[in-house]
Formats: sequence, C-alpha cells, structure tokens
Amino acid sequence: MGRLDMKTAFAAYVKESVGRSSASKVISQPPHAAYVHIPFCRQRCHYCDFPIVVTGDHLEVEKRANLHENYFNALIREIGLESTSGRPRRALTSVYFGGGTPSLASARDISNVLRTLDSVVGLESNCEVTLEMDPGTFDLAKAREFQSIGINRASVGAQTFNPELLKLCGRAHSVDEIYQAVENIRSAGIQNFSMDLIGGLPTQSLETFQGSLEELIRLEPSHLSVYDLIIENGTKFARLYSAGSSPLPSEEDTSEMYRMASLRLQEASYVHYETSSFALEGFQSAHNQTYWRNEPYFGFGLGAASFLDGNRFKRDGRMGGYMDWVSTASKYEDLEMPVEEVYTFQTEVEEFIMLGLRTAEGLDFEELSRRFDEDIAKNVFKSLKGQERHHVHLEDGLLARLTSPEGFLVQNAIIVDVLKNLPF
Ligand SMILES: C[S@+](CC[C@H](N)C(=O)[O-])C[C@H]1O[C@@H](n2cnc3c(N)ncnc32)[C@H](O)[C@@H]1O
Ligand SMILES: C[S@@+](CC[C@H](N)C(=O)[O-])C[C@H]1O[C@@H](n2cnc3c(N)ncnc32)[C@H](O)[C@@H]1O
Ligand code: SF4
Repeated sequence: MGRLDMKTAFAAYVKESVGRSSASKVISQPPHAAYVHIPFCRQRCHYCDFPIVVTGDHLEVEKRANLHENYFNALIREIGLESTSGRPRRALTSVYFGGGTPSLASARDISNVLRTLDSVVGLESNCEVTLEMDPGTFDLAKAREFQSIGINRASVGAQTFNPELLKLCGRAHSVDEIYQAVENIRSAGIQNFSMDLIGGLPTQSLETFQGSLEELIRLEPSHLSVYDLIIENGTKFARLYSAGSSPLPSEEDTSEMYRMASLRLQEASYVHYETSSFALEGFQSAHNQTYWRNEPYFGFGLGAASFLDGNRFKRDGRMGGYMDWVSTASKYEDLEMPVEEVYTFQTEVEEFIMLGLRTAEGLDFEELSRRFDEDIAKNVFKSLKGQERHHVHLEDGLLARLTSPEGFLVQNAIIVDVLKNLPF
C-alpha cells in the first residue's frame, strides 16, 4: 500500500464538508493563520480539480479585470465580516495566498487583502506571508511589487523540468520560465521560496524524475514539496488514464521516486519534516504546520476551508454560490456555513493520528490524551508498539514517528492498523 496522498496532508480542507465538532476537548485558542484563495488560472492543468476560474487569453482584458474586481470586493467583504464575529484575537503568524494562480492578481489587490487582514485580525511583525507564483505569470517588476507589499515567501509550482511532460500535463509554462521565475523571485529579494514537484506522471521514468530532482536541487529553494500524482475524478487525466495501468508508472516505480527524492534531498541538507515536505533547517512552513498540528485557522475565498472554534467549514467552490453567500450577509452571523458531514469525535481522533504520523515532529501521546481520552492514547501506543520494528520509532513512550523514507512509504498500512484497533 502506498503512502497517503498530497490531499491527506491538508486533510482539513479536503473533507468535502465539515461540521460542528463538540466532542474533542480542544482548548479553544484564537486562530493565528489565514488561508486566502485566489482562483484565477490561465488554463486548467490536466490533473487539477481545485476550485478555479479559467481567465485565459480567450477573455477580453476588460472582462478579466471585472472578474478580478468583483472577486476581490467579495473577498474584502468576507474578511470585513469577520470583524463582527466577536472572536478573541491573536495576531496572524502566517498568511497563505493559494490558488488558482495568485500571481495573476495585481499587487494592489493582494495588498488590499493584507491591509484588511491587518486591520481586522492583525499581522505579527514577522508574519510568514506566502504567495503562490506560477512560472510565466510575472516579471521582475511584478515580483518586486509583491515583495514591497509584504510577500516574504513564494511557492513555485514547477511540477517537472521535462518539456514533454509539462506539455502532457497541460501546464501553461516552459522549462525556461521556471528558471526565469526563480531568478525574478530572488532578484526581487524574496529569498525564502518553495518549489513543487510531482512524481508518478504518465510516461515519467525514474531517470526523468531524477533529472527534475537534480534541477530543483541546483536552484537551491529553501523548501520543497514532492507529491505523488493523484488521478482526480472529472479531470482530463481521469478520462485518459486509469490508475495502476500504463502509461502511468508502476507503484514500485513511484515508490522508488519518493525514496530517491527523500534520500537525495536529505543528502543535500534538506530536513524531511513531513511526508511530502522538505526544508532547509529553519525554513519549515509555518502555515502548513498549523494544519498538521490541528490548530485553528481562518479561510477566505472560493472553496476555502477554515477551522474555527472547533468547527470546520468549506466554502462553496462555485463562483456564483460563493459570491451570493458573501453578498447577502451584513454581519458574520448571517454567514450560514454549509454542513454536509458532521465531524464526529471519531473523525477528529483519526485526523489527529493521521496528521501526527505525517510529520517528523511525530504523534504526541500526551496531547492525544489531553485532547481526547487517556484510553485512546494507550490504545494507539499499543498498536504502534506492535509495529515498532516496522519503521515506527517510539521515543520514551511520549512520541511516535515514522522513519524517513521507509516509514512514510508504508504509512497507509500503519495508520489503517492503528485505526482498526481503536474502540469505535
Ligand atoms: C497543497 S499545496 C501546497 C503548496 C506548497 N507545496 C507548500 O507546501 O507550501 C497548496 C494548495 O492547497 C490548497 N489549500 C491549502 N490550504 C487550503 C485551505 N485552507 N482551503 C482550501 N484550499 C487550501 C490550495 O489550492 C493551495 O494552492
Ligand atoms: C493547487 S496547485 C496551486 C498552485 C499553482 N497554481 C500550481 O499549479 O503550481 C498546488 C499544488 O498542488 C499540486 N497538485 C495539484 N493537483 C494535483 C494532483 N492531481 N496530484 C498531485 N499533486 C497535485 C501541485 O504540485 C501544485 O503545485
Ligand atoms: S495552474 Fe495550478 S491551480 Fe491552476 S489549474 Fe493548473 S494546477 Fe490547478
């Protein structure tokens, strides 16, 4: 069984749903992270099922400008409504502009969002502010603008350095544009940047994957994410390929790509701090760690997920639905959150265990006991003790960690075994 996929890493927003969880003893702490979704893309990549709106060259400039204007107005309005929630405040330690393609937006629009967040919630002076910047969507001048409004971290979706594979994925940029993007980000003074790579793409061989990995290392990003391709329903890839068969690489080959990435990146001084994430020491992403530690966070915009006061909400992923939802509210209380699946005690416990075992920090038994139940913590410890020789490292009975890369590779099987033994 392979390791858990990219979306499980961000399980909180993947759950198509979300509801009220009163069962856990989560000590309510004010959120200190905010996710802001910017949904515009030039095209839809062939593997992607994220909530986006295609605003490519087929749209007149004026129409595109209108779409941006209306969307940012809604976003600012939604953030503004938060000021009427009466929630206790804590200054934000991270803001993440994800997408879609946030770098298609103007620095002025992004700056307005940041200023609104600052006045409604507050930004810590050393807040990590990430913007996803896709190759081919910005030049040096625009990168400088982003830097000047407070963007101090960039996330660049390279995916692969193989020109044929970029084309096959329906990416709108070339390999040269990846290098150009990195050069512009650096020259603009954004030294902290992350890059994404995907393994398991159709026709991808171990050699092509290794070639991309080496190119990535040469560019010396401070952070890296390596994902396994997921064939999502409704995508072009789902129509063309079926999981587990050619031209998709075999499971042995995708495991080998992951092993290769992990070993080679650790050799190049990156810390393997989460199943899919690697960072130079000190450059672990503050924002993503909020998710993995099961801490609360704000979410704003199309399809964005939030986790507030123990409640998880995922906003509408359709533009019309989202815009109506925001425009009809005049205070926070009017924002009715769609509840499709109730988050139960059981799902909370399972998520806590899954997220903990994804990280190098590990699963903390004391925290498990404090949040949920001592018997559950004992039960999980017992299951993991039984697997100690199989890539599970137990530290003084306090923490459980999976080894890298072998433990992460069999993570699914380990977690299934732990969940199976829970008394639910
Ligand atoms: C999985 S990638 C991670 C990017 C990068 N590798 C990193 O580690 O910083 C981030 C994407 O996840 C999605 N995402 C993250 N947080 C979200 C949230 N709270 N609600 C909805 N989508 C979210 C967005 O589509 C965003 O572009
Ligand atoms: C939602 S995208 C947004 C960032 C940006 N627009 C881009 O394409 O790079 C965030 C990351 O999710 C990953 N991703 C998206 N769909 C995926 C899939 N089906 N399988 C694996 N990774 C995927 C990609 O590595 C991508 O960089
Ligand atoms: S650019 Fe990113 S968000 Fe947009 S369609 Fe492609 S993968 Fe999805």
